[in-house]
Amino acid sequence: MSTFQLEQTYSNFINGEWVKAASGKTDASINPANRNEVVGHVPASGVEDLNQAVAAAKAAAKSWRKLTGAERGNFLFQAANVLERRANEVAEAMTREMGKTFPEAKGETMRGVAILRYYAGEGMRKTGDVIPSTDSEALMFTTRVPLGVVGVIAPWNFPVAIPIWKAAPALIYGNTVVLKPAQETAVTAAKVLECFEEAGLPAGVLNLVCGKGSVIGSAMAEHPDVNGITFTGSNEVGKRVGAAVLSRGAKYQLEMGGKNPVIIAADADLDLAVEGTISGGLKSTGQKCTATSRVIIERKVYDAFKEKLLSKVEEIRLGDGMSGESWMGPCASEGQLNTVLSYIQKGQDEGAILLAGGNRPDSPELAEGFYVQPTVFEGVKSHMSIAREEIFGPVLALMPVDSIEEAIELANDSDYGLSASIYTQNVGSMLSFIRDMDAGLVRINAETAGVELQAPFGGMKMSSSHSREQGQAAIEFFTAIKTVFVKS
Ligand SMILES: NC(=O)C1=CN([C@@H]2O[C@H](COP(=O)(O)OP(=O)(O)OC[C@H]3O[C@@H](n4cnc5c(N)ncnc54)[C@H](OP(=O)(O)O)[C@@H]3O)[C@@H](O)[C@H]2O)C=CC1
Ligand SMILES: O=C(O)CCC(=O)C(=O)O
Repeated sequence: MSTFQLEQTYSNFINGEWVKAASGKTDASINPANRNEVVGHVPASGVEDLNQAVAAAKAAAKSWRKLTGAERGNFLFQAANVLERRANEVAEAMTREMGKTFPEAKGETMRGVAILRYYAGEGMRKTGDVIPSTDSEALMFTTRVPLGVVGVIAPWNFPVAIPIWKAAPALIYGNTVVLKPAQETAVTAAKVLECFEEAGLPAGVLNLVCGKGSVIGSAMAEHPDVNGITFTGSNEVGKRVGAAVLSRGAKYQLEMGGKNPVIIAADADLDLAVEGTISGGLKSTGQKCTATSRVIIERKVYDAFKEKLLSKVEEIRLGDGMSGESWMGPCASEGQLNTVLSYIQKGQDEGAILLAGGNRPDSPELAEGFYVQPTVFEGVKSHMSIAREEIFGPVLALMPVDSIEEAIELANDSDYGLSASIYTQNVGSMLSFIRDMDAGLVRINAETAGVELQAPFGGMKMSSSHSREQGQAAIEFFTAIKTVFVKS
């Protein structure tokens, strides 16, 4: 039974205290499945609030970095335990705030638990190497130090996993953190911070400031006491954040969009390929940077694949993510819905052929939500907007080819390079794909989405700033290497 309370007012978390925005202003967080439901009221903070959080994080950094990795890890283990206990409540907040189905939200929350445990363990792992010196009497080695204060700018599409996969490594390696969540999912962020508070994290080590990206996010990027910024979101904003951070000599990490292809080879298991295309392209209403959007099919199996795909798409049940009947929820916001509808229109205007969906559903019980039908186009050419730009919605573009070589060439004809997959039984095709596909994540007989927390994650080309998040790769961003030379 749900214990979630609607319309509560949430605060920022600064220096271990829940505090209102200095201006007293709040924004309403709306349920995208029903625009009339106010999930909660969240602070509409200003720069003054951010400055307080950064000052608290800077002060807390002095003692936090002096703890052993094991001591810092214990706090993360505790936070994981609390989050696990409160997983239903946190997942419900997520579903109500951004619309993904409750099972997906619960899965994401449990992924947050696993990420916390993974990085808690990292506190006990090595942080350097011994390197032979040319001086036989010297000891030379590397060690790592934290950056100081890290700013986390997070999106709304993974409102638990992304803030945690950025904050947990930052914390374990000795940094303190100011989190600016997407304003659309600030209630969920507040619930996650409650877990850290309950875990007894020292004051100032992790702070939350909710507010507009154009106010809090950009002030964070420019703040002289924020030593590193890790960002996930759109390319447009990411580039601006990166430029602002670079100009003051701090460190930045950007994870941005994708236009991820799946290749269906003539020898693919078509049922598996259809399942992977639907799951990769339409789960979370297509709102993943790793979502499948271009479906490149060898002509010999084009018709068979299309028929199977369309019959599965027809079975998809749209609805409120809190209902056990729903497979796909709404878009996360009205703005996102309008973006998706405008791309669907552009697809038609530019000459693509609509095979399924393309509209808002007409059933009256969905009228107050930001729903769009799962949509499939064919006749899509590589120059069309729906083949080039990130839509972030449930839209698939089918593109036939004559060979695997042509498929890989077409898959690479993109400004993005985040994830890509191929369905084939042929080892030669697999090896060509692994070698020639320009993407940070290449997957064989598996959907394009679905990141494992212990493996590096990040993209090529315009998809990222070329660093990697998660797994042990995270240490590269959240620390600086010191080379030590010791001689008695
Ligand atoms: N790679 C990914 O995972 C994601 C990609 N996107 C892409 O971006 C598109 C737009 O989504 P949107 O939510 O607007 O993405 P944004 O890039 O605007 O938002 C991502 C984060 O950046 C913040 N932000 C916004 N403006 C600034 C700024 N000027 N300086 C610093 N931070 C800022 C946002 O705050 P606020 O909450 O106030 O907007 C949010 O916390 C989507 O359609 C999708 O294509 C979006 C989300 C995730
Ligand atoms: O596919 C996933 O599990 C992660 C996707 C992601 O990082 C994103 O959409 O921002």
